[in-house]
Amino acid sequence: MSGKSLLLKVILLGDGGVGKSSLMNRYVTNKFDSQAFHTIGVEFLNRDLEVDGRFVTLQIWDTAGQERFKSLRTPFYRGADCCLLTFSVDDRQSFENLSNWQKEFVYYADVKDPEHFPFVVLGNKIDKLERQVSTEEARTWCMENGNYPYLETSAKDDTNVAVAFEEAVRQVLAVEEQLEHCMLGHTIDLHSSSKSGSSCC
Ligand SMILES: Nc1nc2c(ncn2[C@@H]2O[C@H](COP(=O)(O)OP(=O)(O)OP(=O)(O)O)[C@@H](O)[C@H]2O)c(=O)[nH]1
Ligand SMILES: [Mg+2]
Repeated sequence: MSGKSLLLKVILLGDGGVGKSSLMNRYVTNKFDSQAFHTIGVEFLNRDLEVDGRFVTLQIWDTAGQERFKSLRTPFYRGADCCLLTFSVDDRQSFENLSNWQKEFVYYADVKDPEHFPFVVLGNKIDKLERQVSTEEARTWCMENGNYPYLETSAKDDTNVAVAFEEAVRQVLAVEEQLEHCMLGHTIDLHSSSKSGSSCC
């Protein structure tokens, strides 16, 4: 199993203009466009990587954050393995909208167990000097809303961009390993005369 490449779908959500497309393009093509156009609907790009000895093909889905494109993006949420909730540290409203993005994702992706779904929160544009959201405040939100990992990024300066996508992979692998562990517990249970040793799921 560990030798096989795994295809993982991660989806970038967040308000229009926070830098979702810029993060994806920086990570996959190592380019940054200071005059990027708003996304209409969705786009995706793949990148292969290795995380902790696992070979992964990351399929990154970049969505349109503007409200008027809602009906174009939501059909693509299903099947996502991880959701990157993105805001811009110089835009308070984009931070305050994180809960709405989380709810929209859970609803349209039809997530059965939201408490255990791997979300990662990204505070982008940390190269900007005028911040409207502090690191502490963002960390607190993450802790109180599901204990999500929080990373501060700059697509412009290429700060933490690869780290952010690698963290997404780690979160998915951690959930997957937990599931495998649970299934193993059940398998043992079926063939054993004694009661199951696992009670994790
Ligand atoms: N200074 C700075 N500007 C950034 C950064 N990331 C993106 N931008 C700029 O912010 C603007 C919006 O970036 P996009 O990547 O298009 O934002 P988006 O989230 O994809 O927006 P939608 O497609 O409308 O949802 C562009 O002008 C980018 O050049 C960053 O890390 N730092
Ligand atoms: Mg975009």
